Amino acid sequence: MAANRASAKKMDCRPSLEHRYRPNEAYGRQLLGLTPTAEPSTASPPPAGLMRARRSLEGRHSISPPAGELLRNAEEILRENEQLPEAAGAEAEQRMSLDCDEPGQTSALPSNEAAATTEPPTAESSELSAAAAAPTSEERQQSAADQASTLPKPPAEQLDADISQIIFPDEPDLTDCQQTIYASDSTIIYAPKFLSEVADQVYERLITDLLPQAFQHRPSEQRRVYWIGPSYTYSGVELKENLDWHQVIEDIRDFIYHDTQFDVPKFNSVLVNFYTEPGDRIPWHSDDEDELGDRPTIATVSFGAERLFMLRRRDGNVTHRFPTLPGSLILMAGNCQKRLQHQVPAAHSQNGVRISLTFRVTKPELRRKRLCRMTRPTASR
Ligand SMILES: O=C(O)CCC(=O)C(=O)O
Ligand SMILES: [Fe+2]
Repeated sequence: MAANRASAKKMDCRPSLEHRYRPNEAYGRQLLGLTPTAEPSTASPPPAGLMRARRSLEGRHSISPPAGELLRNAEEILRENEQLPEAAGAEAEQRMSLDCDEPGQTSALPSNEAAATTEPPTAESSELSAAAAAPTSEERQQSAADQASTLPKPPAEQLDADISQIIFPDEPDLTDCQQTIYASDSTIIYAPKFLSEVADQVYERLITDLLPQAFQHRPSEQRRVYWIGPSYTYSGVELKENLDWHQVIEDIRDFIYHDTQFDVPKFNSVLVNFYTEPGDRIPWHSDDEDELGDRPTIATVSFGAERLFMLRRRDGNVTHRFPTLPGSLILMAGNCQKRLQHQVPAAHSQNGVRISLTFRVTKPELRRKRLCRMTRPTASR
């Protein structure tokens, strides 16, 4: 709803419909009409509490008055709870459901409660269990290709329309959206239904277009990845520059930037992860590569099979388990990467492939010389 858009600048920058809905030329399909068929949005206005989320993200850049206000609010709440954090950020966490007025409310986990309540594997145990079941690279490539070709497809008449155009909603679905402020300077936003409306279509497109081009870069990397952005290095894996944005991924990037109230940067990179087997996973780590800068904002949008995204403090205590529902968004901002680690553990089973789009801003000029990096401990992932 335009009236609720906080930033006039963002409104001006909204891309035209022609840009947002243009078809993927790779398919060589002609789109005859570019008029979106969706009715004007009847969604309820974004909850008032959402502005808190926006302010908190503004705090990344400078202590602007709204950000300062948010930080003060957080500190007041914490003081009330007699839990003002130590510098290391001990018990300093406050969670707010954005469409629920009760601060500190913990949301019920939507569906894979059983998985969520079982004891998470430790980094070591998940390494071990995954290593035991780990297929070879070739087996994985073959099995992923098999899987891609056997995925259920929508009926033929739907396929044409679905593949050539994905009509994004005017606004994200912020039902059950939660904001967590951790240690007064770190923000996590979880929007379980963020892009659920188009999740199935996006899934089909990414499986068809990108899964065959995604690679497992080394045996210990228990997932396949596809990179878009300037050249990037993580845990010794070097990803070559690829500035050829996939249309749908670019549209999602722009949707997050233009059509949400979250004050995120315009991401220039995305690491696309494909979890094709239940044993696929990413172990505990922080996204703290030099190229990401000091306080990176990372936005993860998930599609396909549901998994668990977990966050823990560096002392090992798990603080969150977010089910990665199709179309859900997890935003980490502020000092999250300094204070917390995250992982997606192996699962017992999964239905289809899980895809995560992890948007970031990368600046290759920030990469330090390899010699220096050797002295820094990094989690293997
Ligand atoms: O797949 C996910 O949700 C997490 C991926 C991740 O942490 C990463 O790519 O750094
Ligand atoms: Fe990560």
